[in-house]
Amino acid sequence: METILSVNQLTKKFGYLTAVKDLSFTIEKGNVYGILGPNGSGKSTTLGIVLNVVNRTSGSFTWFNGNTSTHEALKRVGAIIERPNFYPYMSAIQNLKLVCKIKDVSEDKIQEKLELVGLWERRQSKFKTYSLGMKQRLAIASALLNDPEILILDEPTNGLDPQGIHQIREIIKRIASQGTTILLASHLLDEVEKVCTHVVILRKGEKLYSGKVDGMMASHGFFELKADNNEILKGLLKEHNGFSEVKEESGLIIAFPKEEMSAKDLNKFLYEKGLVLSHLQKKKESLEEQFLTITERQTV
Ligand SMILES: Nc1ncnc2c1ncn2[C@@H]1O[C@H](COP(=O)(O)OP(=O)(O)OP(=O)(O)O)[C@@H](O)[C@H]1O
Repeated sequence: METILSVNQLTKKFGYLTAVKDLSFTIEKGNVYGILGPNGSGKSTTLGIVLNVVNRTSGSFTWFNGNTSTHEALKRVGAIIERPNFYPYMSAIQNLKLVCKIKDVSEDKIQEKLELVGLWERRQSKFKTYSLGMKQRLAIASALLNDPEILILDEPTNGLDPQGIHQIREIIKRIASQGTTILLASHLLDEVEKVCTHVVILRKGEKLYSGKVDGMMASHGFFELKADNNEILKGLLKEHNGFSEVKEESGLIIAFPKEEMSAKDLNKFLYEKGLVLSHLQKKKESLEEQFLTITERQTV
């Protein structure tokens, strides 16, 4: 595995507010990573730090195994962290030619990149006549002109209509299929599920989960239980030691197993302890429920 970016115990404070707290994760070549979290969870701040536009408070990050300076490394990174901004009265082609001059890269790639984002036909149109989706696609083409090893996008589909959202997601998948590593920030679970292979979930600047999107879906589910005496039931579930969390919700006991556990084995354990259940159901959570559970569970 080739490491593209390594973030180690990164912290960013804005006065009394800790926007990013002790955050660590690694980006490996060829994967599509999502930084997922609600608004204000520290996604943009994290991207800003690794792109050298926000100063960190503590911790560190290294690009490409630390073999190059951040300044040199960032030449191999394509990033869109702001709303697309080009010269309004210039065409897509003229704007991209200018970007090539600024970045000191050859103009040979312009056609390929405009075709990739589906704008070649509209290459002579002025930027100001583009829809927001087209502007975003032009920004992607522009960020790809120097064939970066990683493309970083902050909320790439924000403000777009459903068709625009679909187009951007398809383009991201196409870019990834050509071997470019992707890191995108999103508050949309659905987006991460559709586009990413890996995810880092943030809440209030802290990492709640990181790993494969598939791994997040393959949780061990949870049990809903009820007995005549729920206090004894809760005590026995704690004694069992196989649960990461036990809570009560409207008269039902909810228990999250740490590892795979069958309803039969749990029932047997409780029965042998002298407790007869009046209700037992094992449930699998959807990715969405898990995201909400993960983000909510940390508030208590
Ligand atoms: N320059 C700044 N000065 C003070 N506070 C800031 C600054 N930039 C960000 N913050 C705060 O840091 C926290 C994290 O913000 P950040 O923009 O990184 O979150 P986010 O997950 O990207 O959310 P959003 O999608 O809403 O931008 C927020 O509470 C935000 O108000």
